[in-house]
Amino acid sequence: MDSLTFVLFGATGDLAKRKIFPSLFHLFLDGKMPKSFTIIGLGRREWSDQTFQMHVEKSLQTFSKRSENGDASKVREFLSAFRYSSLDVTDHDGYKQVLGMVQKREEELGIPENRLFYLSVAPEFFDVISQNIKESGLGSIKGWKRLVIEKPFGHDLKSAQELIAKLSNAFEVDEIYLIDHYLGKPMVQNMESIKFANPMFQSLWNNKHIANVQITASETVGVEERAGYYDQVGAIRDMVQNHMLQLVMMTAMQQPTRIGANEIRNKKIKVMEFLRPLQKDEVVRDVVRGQYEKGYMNGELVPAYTDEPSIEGTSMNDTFIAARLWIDDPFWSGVPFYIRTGKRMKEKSTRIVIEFKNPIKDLYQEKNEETAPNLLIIEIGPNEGISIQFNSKNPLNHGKNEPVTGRFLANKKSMPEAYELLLSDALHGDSTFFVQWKEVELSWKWAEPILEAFEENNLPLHLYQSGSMGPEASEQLLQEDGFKWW
Ligand SMILES: NC(=O)C1=CN([C@@H]2O[C@H](COP(=O)(O)OP(=O)(O)OC[C@H]3O[C@@H](n4cnc5c(N)ncnc54)[C@H](OP(=O)(O)O)[C@@H]3O)[C@@H](O)[C@H]2O)C=CC1
Ligand SMILES: O=C1O[C@H](COP(=O)(O)O)[C@@H](O)[C@H](O)[C@H]1O
Repeated sequence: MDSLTFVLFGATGDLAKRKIFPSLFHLFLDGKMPKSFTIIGLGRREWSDQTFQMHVEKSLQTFSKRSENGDASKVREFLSAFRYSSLDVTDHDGYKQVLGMVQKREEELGIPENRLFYLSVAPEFFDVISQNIKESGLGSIKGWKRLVIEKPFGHDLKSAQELIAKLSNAFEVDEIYLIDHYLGKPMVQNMESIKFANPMFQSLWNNKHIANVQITASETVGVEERAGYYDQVGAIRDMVQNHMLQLVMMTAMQQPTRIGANEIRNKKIKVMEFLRPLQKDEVVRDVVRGQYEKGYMNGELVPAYTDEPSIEGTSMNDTFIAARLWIDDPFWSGVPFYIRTGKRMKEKSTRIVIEFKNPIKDLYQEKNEETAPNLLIIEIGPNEGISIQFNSKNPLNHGKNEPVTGRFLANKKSMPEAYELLLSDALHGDSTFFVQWKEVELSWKWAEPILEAFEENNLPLHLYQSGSMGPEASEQLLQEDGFKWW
């Protein structure tokens, strides 16, 4: 792998300490970092290199699963690659100092000008930082440069288009790596293999055999300390427009002619192109919006969304969304895709359930027996695994058919974190599991009528009890089609 300088904007922030430092450390322990590298942290705080290194060390102790087994000399070696410079990202002149620091390290290590800029800062800074990278000369290099940014990528179609236009003043589109951490989850990355490396599933992955697809991302947490952000975005912008649609794309994409970044990315785009657009007046039919009421979570009473600190009592924000989607291509036409996500739900679970058609139902009805549908359940988190539900005779119950489940569970301890996989890909320049701008645009385009309908209050806001699986209307959405949530 190429030696490089990793320039981290927002190095004093939450994401850096929780995810970025521990992930880089794990890559380092596994020999997946380049031989020579520097990590330059930037923030407004007036820190020395030493203070920064101590901060990184603390982050490893607190957030790394592997720090307790770490060899102290390995930790020291890792920390020695960290440098810090104080910078207000809006201060144009300050970037010269950063450039000097980067060049000095490149010379010291004798490494080429390969620079990865990671923007772990609020999105309003993306534009000014990329422009300053360009104007300061930080981006004028003989090696390669990459820009990594975190969602949100705009707050609607127009702002997303403006963002890409601005970033492309300083970076080529293929130098920009858009992180959706769901694409870094090992089981999401594994979808490709489950579908395409198993003829058994590959041959069934279409509307001839699949009755419906159900994608759930339920959370037990409430709004927490993010009231200011969350009350502006709701579940639709926070989860649906990005993570949930990415899961739809990963589930529905057709087999490419070869397994390569471009081929997979093209197939994902195809899904979005065939996703049936919603009209504003149809939103009420296909989308359920909800907001959590007070309720019991693990025996403890938790407040309603509108009683959370810093949330207005009149807030109509959506903390839950369920929706029915259709992909009008020859492979999926007639198969509903249901998605649901919400805060303060009964359990933390992200999973995809494929429900297969059940044409042999009648065969057993004569014997007064039912056969349950076959299910393939892809568990994405917090457990990672695959289950299959199938029917089997129970000799202890008069030999009647009963559904049983076979389950493969991955070893949690050895599973890499999403950020580990994505950072490793970004270091290698592999963009397979990064979001493409076209996907961002098409996702916002699909979400726009929903955003408008919410704004105009064209559909009910269903209250649901904290600790439940969402409002009753979400159950009805599937019942209308003769299905139920699994
Ligand atoms: N935290 C998380 O788990 C997740 C975060 N994200 C995204 O990651 C990004 C960062 O989030 P997070 O770490 O939580 O945010 P924090 O508020 O914890 O950190 C913000 C960082 O930005 C720096 N900063 C703010 N203003 C300036 C400025 N004018 N000049 C220079 N640096 C500045 C702060 O440094 P200082 O105070 O020293 O100036 C700090 O390092 C956001 O886009 C967020 O949406 C995405 C997914 C999860
Ligand atoms: O991006 C986000 O994701 C988290 C859920 O992520 P997960 O990996 O725990 O499933 C969500 O809580 C947060 O609101 C959202 O911004």
